[in-house]
Amino acid sequence: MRSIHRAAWPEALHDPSGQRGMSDRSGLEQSANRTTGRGLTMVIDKGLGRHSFTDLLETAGGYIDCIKFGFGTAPLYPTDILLSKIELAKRYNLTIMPGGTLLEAAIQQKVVPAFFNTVCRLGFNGIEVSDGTIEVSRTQRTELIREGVKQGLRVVTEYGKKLSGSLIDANSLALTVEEDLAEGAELVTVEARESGKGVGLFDERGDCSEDVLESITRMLGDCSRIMWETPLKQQQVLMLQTFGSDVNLGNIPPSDVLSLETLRRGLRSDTFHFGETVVPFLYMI
Ligand SMILES: C=C(OP(=O)(O)O)C(=O)O
Ligand SMILES: O=S([O-])[O-]
Repeated sequence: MRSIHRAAWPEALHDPSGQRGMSDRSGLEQSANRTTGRGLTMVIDKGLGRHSFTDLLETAGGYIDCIKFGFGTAPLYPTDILLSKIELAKRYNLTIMPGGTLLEAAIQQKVVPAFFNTVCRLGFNGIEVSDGTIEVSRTQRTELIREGVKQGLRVVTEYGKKLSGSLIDANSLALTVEEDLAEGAELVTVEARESGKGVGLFDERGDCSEDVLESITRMLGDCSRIMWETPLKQQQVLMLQTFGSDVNLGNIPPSDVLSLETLRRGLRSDTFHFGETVVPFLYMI
């Protein structure tokens, strides 16, 4: 799985410190961090202020690959704050993108060219192409992916509807993944919304339909360019148990980045058997 992650987002994962973002840590501290790429972590930011965002990146930026300004939150910020958040994320070598719903609103309102223009002018380096709320034809989806690539943006697509109770069809997911990646998308996200409940793979309690997951993995074979939206801990644990520590996980709440990282490393009871060494900790100071 790993090599494809590197191919997908090289700068993020080629940092020899093993951390994914900018780091001002000392060499010793850096050695506490990974030396090889792991699964990507995408955070959903629903409106953090400048200070909280700075705090997040200072504290956990090394364990984040991508931040999505969820849904249509991006236009609601004072412009200077939006610009400074985007800029800061890029200083940490992260992918920073508006929510897919914002692009869906632009499609609905027939302002897609202006949307791309603004995304680029604001300095975003990624977009999410989704059809969670509206219908988007295959032709239009392809055009949006191609336009994003043409504009130099990283394109993440999303599969799945936001409607409560909507299920994932393994066949159509596999087909969508194949086509999206062929058109230039770097990853395909599997919808679970911000709640992780009653949508896609997950029931009203956030539990996963393991039959559906199994049929998806059988159908897809290689899941290395899938990003599973897993806002809840039980979902993160399941995906880590199923695919290993290098699984790509998205819609992670900002407050959970470090705790997810402990799961990836086997430094929490649920995945203790992953068994990463604690030795670096012994040399922190
Ligand atoms: C939070 C989500 O919505 P959006 O992409 O619109 O941010 C999502 O689709 O997971
Ligand atoms: O609107 S959401 O929660 O994807």
